[in-house]
Amino acid sequence: MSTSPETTIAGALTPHHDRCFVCGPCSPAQVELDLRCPGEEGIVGDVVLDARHQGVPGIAHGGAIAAVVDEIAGSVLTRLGVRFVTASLTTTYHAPVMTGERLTCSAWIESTVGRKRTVVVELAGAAGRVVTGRALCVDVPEEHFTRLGLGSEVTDLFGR
Ligand SMILES: CCCCCCCCCC(=O)SCCNC(=O)CCNC(=O)[C@H](O)C(C)(C)COP(=O)(O)OP(=O)(O)OC[C@H]1O[C@@H](n2cnc3c(N)ncnc32)[C@H](O)[C@@H]1OP(=O)(O)O
Repeated sequence: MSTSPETTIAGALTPHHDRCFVCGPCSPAQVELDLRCPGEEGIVGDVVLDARHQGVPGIAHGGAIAAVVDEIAGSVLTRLGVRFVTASLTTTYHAPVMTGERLTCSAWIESTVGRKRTVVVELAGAAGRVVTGRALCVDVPEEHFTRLGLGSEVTDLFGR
């Protein structure tokens, strides 16, 4: 486990590390995320996108929402100790997400085939479902990162 001061090590699902664009406290766009584990697999939580994440004024940017979906899907796998990267991400926007709107999220593994896991992420507001995302995540060996010159500051992030 890394002891880098840049790395937040805790039982909480996020932040994964302090400089994560979505969940890190050093990010100027840090999203308010509170993720919890109700059981063996899958997570639930609350999410709020604010004025820093808007596209159309007052409405959350679709790209920001996709980043949150990626983050939540990744959290499902990191808590299980899976070392992965996202290979493909699809996001269906059922209704606008208003800035400042508190959303509930739930996420779970839909299928596992070889190295590929599909993680579903659902976001809902007070009026019902607003977003469904699917992340195709592929298990990778440690060498995936070390061959890029990355070390324990990355590899230690998985499995907690
Ligand atoms: C610290 C934790 C933080 C967690 C929260 C944050 C989450 C953020 C997660 C990310 O955003 S990761 C960063 C963005 N993603 C990447 O950088 C991935 C870049 N792509 C790659 O590195 C490679 O393309 C990849 C590792 C995904 C696959 O290359 P490989 O050579 O290892 O595998 P291969 O190409 O043999 O594919 C393995 C399987 O996945 C399938 N596959 C790969 N890419 C696919 C794709 N794009 N769409 C559909 N299937 C795909 C492929 O067909 C194959 O299926 P089969 O096993 O059935 O033959």
